[in-house]
Amino acid sequence: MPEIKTIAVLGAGTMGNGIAHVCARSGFLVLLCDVEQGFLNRGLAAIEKNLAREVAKEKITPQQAQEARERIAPTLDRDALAVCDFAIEAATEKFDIKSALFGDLDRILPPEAILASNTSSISITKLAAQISRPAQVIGMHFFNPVPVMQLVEVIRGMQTSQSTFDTVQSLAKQLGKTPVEVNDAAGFVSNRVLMPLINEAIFAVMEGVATPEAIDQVFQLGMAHPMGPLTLADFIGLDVCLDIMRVLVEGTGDPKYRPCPLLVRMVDAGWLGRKSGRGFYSYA
Ligand SMILES: CC(=O)CC(=O)SCCNC(=O)CCNC(=O)[C@H](O)C(C)(C)COP(=O)(O)OP(=O)(O)OC[C@H]1O[C@@H](n2cnc3c(N)ncnc32)[C@H](O)[C@@H]1OP(=O)(O)O
Ligand SMILES: NC(=O)C1=CN([C@@H]2O[C@H](COP(=O)(O)OP(=O)(O)OC[C@H]3O[C@@H](n4cnc5c(N)ncnc54)[C@H](OP(=O)(O)O)[C@@H]3O)[C@@H](O)[C@H]2O)C=CC1
Repeated sequence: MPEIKTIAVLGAGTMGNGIAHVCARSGFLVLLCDVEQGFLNRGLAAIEKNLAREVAKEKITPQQAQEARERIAPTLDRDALAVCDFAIEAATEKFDIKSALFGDLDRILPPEAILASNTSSISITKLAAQISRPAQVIGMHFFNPVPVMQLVEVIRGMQTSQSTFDTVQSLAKQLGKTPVEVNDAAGFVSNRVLMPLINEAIFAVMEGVATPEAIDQVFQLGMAHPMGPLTLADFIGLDVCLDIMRVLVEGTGDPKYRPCPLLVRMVDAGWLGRKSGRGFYSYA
């Protein structure tokens, strides 16, 4: 099993910054790579805020927060990732973006490095088929917010080797997470079940069954969900929810996964939820 010291995290967005935070907090050096300085700055600010939150809650000491902060190096230069032993891709949920990124990572990282994707739904087998090291490609699916949620869905592609799987299981545990093995089907387990729930809640809004607030209250009071489905959709990102529904309907060929037209319209309008300041709710 190759020793992992330095981890490349691709994408400093909602998930990438949380993955970088957890890796650095667990003692790994992290190169956090994005395509725009603005996104890197926003990701670093989120890490700062979340480390401070953990210090305030006495989950970590100020010294540990400082050490974690110092382990994270932001970069726009993908070639700088040549020093990394492992990569976790957390870029936009579009196959073409991920596939191009995996091609770059395959070219740049050392031959023995594992390339993991934090994809919510996209086929690991398809991503792996594009590059020269398919046995070292795997799904390592974290949950939002990454510093808090315990689960990592570990998804084998057809070509993923046992050694790669064992390394990722071990790394997930070193990060303080619980890995659960699921198979490479559209949406895996989590989003195969969760996203249709969120999509149906959006249909209920569109058809006037109830207001977003009422629908969320039903799930919080009736099912003890910490967030109702529409608040959760805003938290995930409506663009991500739509991308996942599209992967489900294309991957399964089953029209039951068609995205709700209201979701499409909101994403077209740029109403992406928390990250854009407006979704089903407004965020100052
Ligand atoms: C789309 C995909 O592919 C996969 C997915 O991620 S699906 C989405 C999965 N995630 C969920 O379902 C989240 C559901 N929501 C929740 O669990 C909770 O609302 C929440 C944890 C986000 C916030 O919890 P809360 O009780 O409302 O707020 P709060 O008490 O302030 O926070 C609880 C804890 O989370 C932390 N927290 C809250 N929001 C956070 C954030 N955005 N980032 C990091 N930490 C956060 C707090 O520090 C606190 O930590 P401790 O438990 O260690 O004290
Ligand atoms: N949001 C969630 O709750 C969860 C999402 N995921 C998955 O994680 C991944 C990221 O999602 P999320 O963090 O929400 O998305 P965000 O849109 O918040 O962040 C994606 C980031 O990746 C950047 N990016 C795009 N292309 C590249 C590239 N080629 N190289 C480096 N960075 C790039 C984006 O920049 P730009 O905007 O300029 O393109 C953006 O900063 C997706 O696969 C998603 O399905 C998994 C679990 C939960």
